[in-house]
Amino acid sequence: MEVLDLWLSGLPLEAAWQRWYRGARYAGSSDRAAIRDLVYAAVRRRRSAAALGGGAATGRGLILGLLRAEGVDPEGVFTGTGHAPPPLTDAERAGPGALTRAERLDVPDWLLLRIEAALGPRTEDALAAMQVRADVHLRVNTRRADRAALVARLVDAGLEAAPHGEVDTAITIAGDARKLARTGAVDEGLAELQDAASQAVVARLAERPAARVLDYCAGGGGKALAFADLLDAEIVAHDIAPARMADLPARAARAGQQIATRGTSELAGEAFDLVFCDAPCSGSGSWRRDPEGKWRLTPARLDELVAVQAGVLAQAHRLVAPGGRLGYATCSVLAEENEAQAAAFLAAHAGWRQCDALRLVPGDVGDGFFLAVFERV
Ligand SMILES: C[S@@+](CC[C@H](N)C(=O)[O-])C[C@H]1O[C@@H](n2cnc3c(N)ncnc32)[C@H](O)[C@@H]1O
Repeated sequence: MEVLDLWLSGLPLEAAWQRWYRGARYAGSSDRAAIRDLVYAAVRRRRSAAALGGGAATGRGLILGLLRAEGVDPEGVFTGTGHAPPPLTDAERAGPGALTRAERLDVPDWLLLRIEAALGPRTEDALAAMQVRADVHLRVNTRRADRAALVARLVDAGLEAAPHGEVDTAITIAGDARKLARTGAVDEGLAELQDAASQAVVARLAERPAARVLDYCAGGGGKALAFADLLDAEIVAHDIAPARMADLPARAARAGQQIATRGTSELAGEAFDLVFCDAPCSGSGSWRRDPEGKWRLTPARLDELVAVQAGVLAQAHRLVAPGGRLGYATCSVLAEENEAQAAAFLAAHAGWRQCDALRLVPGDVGDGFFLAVFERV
């Protein structure tokens, strides 16, 4: 409740967590882990929890609402004894009225309209998927490890690991994944943490061979590494903020790969068979992992992101070799950032056609993702 109060007062969630954490020497590591899970659960369900908790935007209200949402009798928790919070007031005891659809689905009103416009009948399932914690996914580095053998090693280490049902390179870890660090799987370069939807997008593009690939918005380089694993190609990573790629050479070395990094000016005159833009976006397909984002996004910020994405495509398409492809991806579910952005690119750039598209809804294989692929005609 204290962490949530700090967050509700305007601190970013991670800062709120750190501030509480530093003062909470009495809490052991497993208590802290449990509290963190509870905080994230309340942030994911902020709207329904507030409504079920009496409508108050307070940590106490959110936890009361969360208990009710999970069918736990709050009287047994709000006892006022020991470290327990004070007993329920009469107003809190009276319980909630009927929830609106947007409250029930834990989404701001304006976003429900936009998401519904994009997902239609899949809206409720997608939003329900975003009310709960996501499984952890690993991408097996197939040049170093065999998926079945790695699953067996993780299971031996006490993890609930299983091959992902839809994505060939992915392992799903259900439940608590904290023991993963101790297995050494990532440190030894056998696997990387990566959502299965990200893996599916890279796999889709890698179905067609390419000799030179540019990951234009590489960030930490997770997708560049995935391309390196699937394609026998020269992989080049670029990001407008080169510092984001700082760990990429070490990660590539750990995976037994080579990935060159380039600054923007170094790309002048270059041509690639595949230019991939994993564009900055609302992140609305990955709000299970970043639940704060759902409450932070505004229509104005969305407009800004759409403009940035159009700029990325306008820059990146120039780097595609004749006969090559341009891949555009977001981890968003919103049509403005996806289908409408793809249509705007085609309208503004003669000589291109769309040759592929993929839309993954949150919960399909992992996060929500969108991919449009263009080629020169
Ligand atoms: C969604 S993130 C990329 C995540 C990354 N591909 C991964 O798999 O971890 C978007 C990235 O685009 C970068 N970016 C933003 N504007 C850009 C631009 N105009 N040109 C290139 N990169 C840009 C950001 O710095 C950010 O790292």
